[in-house]
Amino acid sequence: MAKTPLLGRTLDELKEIVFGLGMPKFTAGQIASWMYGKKVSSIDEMTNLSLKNRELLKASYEIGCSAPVHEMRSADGTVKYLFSVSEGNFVETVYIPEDERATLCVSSQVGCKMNCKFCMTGKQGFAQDLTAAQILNQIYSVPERDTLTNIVFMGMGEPFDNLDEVLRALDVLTSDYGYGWSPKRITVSSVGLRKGLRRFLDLSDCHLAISLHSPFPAQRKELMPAEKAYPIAEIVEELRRYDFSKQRRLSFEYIMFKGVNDSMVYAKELVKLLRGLDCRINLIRFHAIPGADLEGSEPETMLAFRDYLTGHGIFSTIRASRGEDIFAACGMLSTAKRQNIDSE
Ligand SMILES: C[S@@+](CC[C@H](N)C(=O)[O-])C[C@H]1O[C@@H](n2cnc3c(N)ncnc32)[C@H](O)[C@@H]1O
Ligand code: SF4
Repeated sequence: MAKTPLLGRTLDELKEIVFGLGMPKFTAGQIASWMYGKKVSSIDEMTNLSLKNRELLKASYEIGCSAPVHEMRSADGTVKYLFSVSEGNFVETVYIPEDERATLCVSSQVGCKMNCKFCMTGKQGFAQDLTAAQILNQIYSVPERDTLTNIVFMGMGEPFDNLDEVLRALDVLTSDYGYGWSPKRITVSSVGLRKGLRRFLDLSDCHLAISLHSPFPAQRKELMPAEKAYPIAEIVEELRRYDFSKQRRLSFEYIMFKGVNDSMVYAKELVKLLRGLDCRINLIRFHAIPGADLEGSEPETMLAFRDYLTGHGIFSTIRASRGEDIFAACGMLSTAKRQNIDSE
């Protein structure tokens, strides 16, 4: 019989588990400390639990960690890992070293329902939500886990479409009983889903990145069908209710497509849309994907766009493009793996 993973359980959930097994409640804290602090990979290693309790726990539970099944290293140091989450389903996790930072980009779903025109994960369609255990395993099981400085939920999937599991993973990541990470080192990226946005902002202190890509509703709808359900103007209105001037940072992601959204008309409209909001804009280079009639903007166009935005009060940066030589666009590697399996 398949065992239930302990990874991804909050302290309260661990207390319920040990209580159900007739163990004292403090055992939950010991398990959390072994798992999240010492990062053991088996229940046998939890040596301050009695042998009897370890056996009892092992009968139904396991840590639930599993190593990546594949990895690809870029010449620039970026490493893309592929984790198997169920029969024929894989997710990508990307390690990005950069000066003093070491960022891990994690996935929240296999595939995605949002169907953005420019995204390879969107093209896969939706296969499954990841559990908190599968989200945390991406951190637990990469060789660089102890050197990480930042975590971004910018891999496969829409985090607000799987918010219960994402919030559970964030609780473990940011609590003292868990990994004890500062929420300032974690960013969750979303297209903006109505229910999820407010819930995330109320229940988590982590940074938020909203994928914007066009300030014009008709064009945003064409690029990102999620605009139909929750227009960017309403998202921005909702965001105005929160304070982003202190610990928590709000940023907008803006992929620059040549001749599509990269003229000054767009920069001006962005300034209008975001006026008065404490935020920054990250301009992203488009990673070409097969079958999309879109091209990335020229570097000079991106620089001029950035300078206009920054000059008009919205601090903007151009995100360095990493790992171009290893199927950089998120979803490319897992799609290739799936196609490989299909042709076997
Ligand atoms: C893959 S998504 C995952 C998080 C969330 N679903 C979202 O869209 O914000 C992370 C970021 O990658 C961007 N992205 C998707 N496909 C891309 C591509 N082909 N080139 C560059 N950025 C891309 C998205 O727009 C988003 O800003
Ligand atoms: S960009 Fe984000 S929301 Fe859009 S399809 Fe890709 S993963 Fe989903």
